[in-house]
Amino acid sequence: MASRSLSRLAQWCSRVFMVEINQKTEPIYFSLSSKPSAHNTELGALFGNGKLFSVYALCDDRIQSARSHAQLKNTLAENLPPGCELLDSAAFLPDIKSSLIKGFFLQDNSALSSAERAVTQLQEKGPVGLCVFTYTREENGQYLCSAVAEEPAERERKYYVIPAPAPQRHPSALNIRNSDVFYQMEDAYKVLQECCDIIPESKAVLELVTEQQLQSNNSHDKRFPVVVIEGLDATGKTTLTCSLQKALGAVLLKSPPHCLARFRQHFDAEPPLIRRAFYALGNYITAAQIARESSHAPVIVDRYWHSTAAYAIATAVSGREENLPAVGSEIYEWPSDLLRPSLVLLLSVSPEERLRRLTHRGLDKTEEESQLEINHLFRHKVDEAYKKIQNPACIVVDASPSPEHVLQQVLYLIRSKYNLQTQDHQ
Ligand SMILES: Nc1nc2c(ncn2[C@H]2C[C@H](O)[C@@H](COP(=O)(O)OP(=O)(O)OP(=O)(O)O)O2)c(=O)[nH]1
Ligand SMILES: Nc1ncnc2c1ncn2[C@@H]1O[C@H](COP(=O)(O)OP(=O)(O)O)[C@@H](O)[C@H]1O
Repeated sequence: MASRSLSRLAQWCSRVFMVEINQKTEPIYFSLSSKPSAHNTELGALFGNGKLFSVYALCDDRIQSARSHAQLKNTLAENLPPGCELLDSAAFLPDIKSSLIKGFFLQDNSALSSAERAVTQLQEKGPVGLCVFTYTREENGQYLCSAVAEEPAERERKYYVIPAPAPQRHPSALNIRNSDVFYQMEDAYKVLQECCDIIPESKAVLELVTEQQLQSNNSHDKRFPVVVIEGLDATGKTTLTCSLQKALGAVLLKSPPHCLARFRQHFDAEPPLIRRAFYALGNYITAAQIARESSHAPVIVDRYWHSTAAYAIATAVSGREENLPAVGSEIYEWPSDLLRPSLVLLLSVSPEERLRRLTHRGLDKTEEESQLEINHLFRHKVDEAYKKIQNPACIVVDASPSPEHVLQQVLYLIRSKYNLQTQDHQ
């Protein structure tokens, strides 16, 4: 254990730390150094009553690490001692992909040092890395921040905490590739293969993927148009896709596909690495179905890769909407091995209208949709991420008019692009 934490802490010494006190203020950046720095005052906001506990999951296996990190967050949040704040922390190498190490800071604002007891209990329960940061005022008026690892092998090492400059690009996007968004089927497939021992449902999902790939019709002869309808929950996708199916005599598909419906609730409860691999594989199953069906009829799809990427990116990129990588970033690139649709329409309605439709519909919402309602910022980031995806990009459609009006508007869009006849004229 000590050797792992030693390597972990040694890794941290070369990294910059980021702590976001809340979603609205600028993050605080600092690093560890062998020499103290004179300008520590801005770090003071971080240190509560002078002590800050850095807690992180100690696992080398990525599946176990993702699950331990999630469990650690739940445990800390459920047993948060009075007067303590739980803050997300990240340690990273500026602009180096996959260099992000996620953890938590437990800030103790009480005079009872109750955080210390909480983290000690945590360590008794399982593999948890701990580093204690102290913030003391020296005789010369200087504030001294230092960090000492709790692992015995590291205890005698003392590091000074010094402010660090904000990086060019927000670090939360560094680990997105193959942790939150997958760009090759085999990468998502590998994640679920590594889960088979601990999540039995993974095996059944992988079998369905293999089965569908075997039946897939990869011939590139002429296809009928494939139109994807995207949008936040309750923008009217289900209503519109059903009407389009009738009007065009089209085949209606959705992602995740029906064959995965029975697994969905389970994977929705898993951490992002596993959950997003599940949704990514759902898109590949849907793609195989599109390949078969579009050889004999137009195909309408209710959600596809844009949903997978937009929700994953908006979840992974913390803080403000401006932290989303700019258009053109590789994280918005369509997977080279995933069937591309002919047209992607993004239904857009005002937040008020969407909420009216959500309550009117009365169905229970997924955890993520509940998030959307609570978190206006998250909803905005999902919407922005949808619009940054290119090749194909979404065409935004105002879905606030009546269902019939929206249908006619979309039929006009499709017909003008594909001179597709509607069912009643055939
Ligand atoms: N379909 C899909 N949903 C995703 C993905 N990633 C996150 N989600 C979230 C978005 C929503 O919270 C929820 C949407 O799931 P569904 O489409 O099955 O829900 P529902 O049909 O009730 O919503 P909808 O009518 O499609 O807006 O799942 C993804 O890759 N694909
Ligand atoms: N254009 C529209 N105008 C008014 N209400 C609509 C419209 N489209 C859908 N609705 C209603 O809004 C609710 C959500 O629609 P739904 O098609 O389920 O959205 P989604 O599939 O995007 O979640 C449903 O009650 C539906 O009847």
